[in-house]
Amino acid sequence: MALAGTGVFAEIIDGEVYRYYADGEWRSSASGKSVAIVNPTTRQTQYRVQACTQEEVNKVMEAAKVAQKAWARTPLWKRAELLHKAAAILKEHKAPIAECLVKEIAKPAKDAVTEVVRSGDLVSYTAEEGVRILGEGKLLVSDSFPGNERNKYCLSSKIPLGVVLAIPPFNYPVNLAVSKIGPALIAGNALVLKPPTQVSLLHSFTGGDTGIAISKKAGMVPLQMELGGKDACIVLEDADLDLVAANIVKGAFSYSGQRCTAVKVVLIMESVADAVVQKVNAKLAKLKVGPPEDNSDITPVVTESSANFIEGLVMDAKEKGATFCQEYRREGNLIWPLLLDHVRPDMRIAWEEPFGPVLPVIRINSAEEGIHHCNASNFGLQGCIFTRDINKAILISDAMETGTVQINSAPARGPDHFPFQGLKDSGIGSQGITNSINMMTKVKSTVINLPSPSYTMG
Ligand SMILES: NC(=O)C1=CN([C@@H]2O[C@H](COP(=O)(O)OP(=O)(O)OC[C@H]3O[C@@H](n4cnc5c(N)ncnc54)[C@H](OP(=O)(O)O)[C@@H]3O)[C@@H](O)[C@H]2O)C=CC1
Ligand SMILES: O=C(O)[C@H](O)COP(=O)(O)O
Repeated sequence: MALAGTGVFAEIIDGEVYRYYADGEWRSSASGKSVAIVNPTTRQTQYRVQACTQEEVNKVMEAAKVAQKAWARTPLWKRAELLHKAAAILKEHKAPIAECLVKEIAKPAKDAVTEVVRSGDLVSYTAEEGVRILGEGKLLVSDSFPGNERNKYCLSSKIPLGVVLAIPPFNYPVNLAVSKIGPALIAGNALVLKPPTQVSLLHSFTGGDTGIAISKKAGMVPLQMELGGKDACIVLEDADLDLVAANIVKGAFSYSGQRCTAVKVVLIMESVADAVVQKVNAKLAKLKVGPPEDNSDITPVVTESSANFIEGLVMDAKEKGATFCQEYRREGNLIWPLLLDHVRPDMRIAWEEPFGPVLPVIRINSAEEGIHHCNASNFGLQGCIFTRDINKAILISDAMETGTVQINSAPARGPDHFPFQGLKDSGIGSQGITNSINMMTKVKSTVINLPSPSYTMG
């Protein structure tokens, strides 16, 4: 409860329970119930948030519909100005907000501050990009189509969808909230945010299998989804092995592997596998394991159930004969980094997403074997290739059925203006600031019909 009732949060706490914000006010729910936000490190309740009633949720949606009409009539420059102000406030309060990430999701303190600053930059870029792309439309003339004279002008522009429901995941709760809030608002939408339960924030959704379940209920509602991943790292014989080892450790173990874009399976040519495994193990041995407050590299995973799931994958691999490069070690939600070598396709961890500091290595004898394993996954978020041969890299990149392929670097969503999308079960549509703005608009055409054809200078 360190931050409860202090500084910036003082006005929004009611006793020990944080209020919810709706229709211009911080409110307490009539349910009288609250949801505990459990600190992954202490496994004690850190904060409590309102458990709203269905009636209150319905009222929030109604209020958003009403507010959206006025917001859509707010000039674009004004919408952008307000987003810039919001970005400044985010950055001004980066310390207390980052502290929440440390306590709520055990994000290492340095990474937590980085996320908040990155989020402020995302909001500002969104404001600028929104002015650029929403500030212009398209004029089409009829005589460009066979059989027509120039007697019709079509003005097309981008208009807001209405109310966007944003459902972000726990692991980047600020960044993956504003990556929906910013584009929605600059486009003239209203937005309702349902924060993940682990943290105290239209169907812009980020998450895992849940997304598939939600998409089946969405009917005609347009969806933008970024979902789970099993990002494959393909290592060829000519790769820079030091670069490979550094990127495997950063890519697979940052934030304890709790990143959608984490490296989640290494597919490495047999001839260089021993050397890379040795380099990675040496680096893993130097990682600091402990509480997020100490800027540890490996911190507790977000919930006990997550830790139990990860443990299940590890035990399955053990039963089926994987080589453990380290002893499996767990204390509460804290799991020590673990590299599993000689993993085979019959092991669950070859396919499932641990979302934790455990990495399987599968040895291959050809690039085609690596591509096959990557494409046999239900996921298709990102992947990466390490080779010095750019021609091979491009050919393999084209063959990998993933939304993004990184050449000679670990997978990453950032920088946030890059298009970011998942194929197959990894998502619907494309994020990245510009694509998100466009996905949160529709096109409107206005056609001017002239009494007779008119040709300029004719
Ligand atoms: N592609 C991407 O950019 C990213 C993908 N992810 C993926 O998300 C997963 C981890 O995040 P995590 O939060 O655990 O994912 P979840 O899918 O468990 O939850 C994501 C969000 O969905 C909400 N949710 C869960 N069930 C429902 C439902 N029935 N109706 C409406 N909302 C629901 C959750 O709320 P609640 O917390 O209350 O359950 C949470 O806010 C991983 O698979 C990871 O790969 C994560 C980050 C980015
Ligand atoms: O939620 C996630 O995992 C983020 O999309 C990862 O972002 P990053 O790859 O830029 O860290």
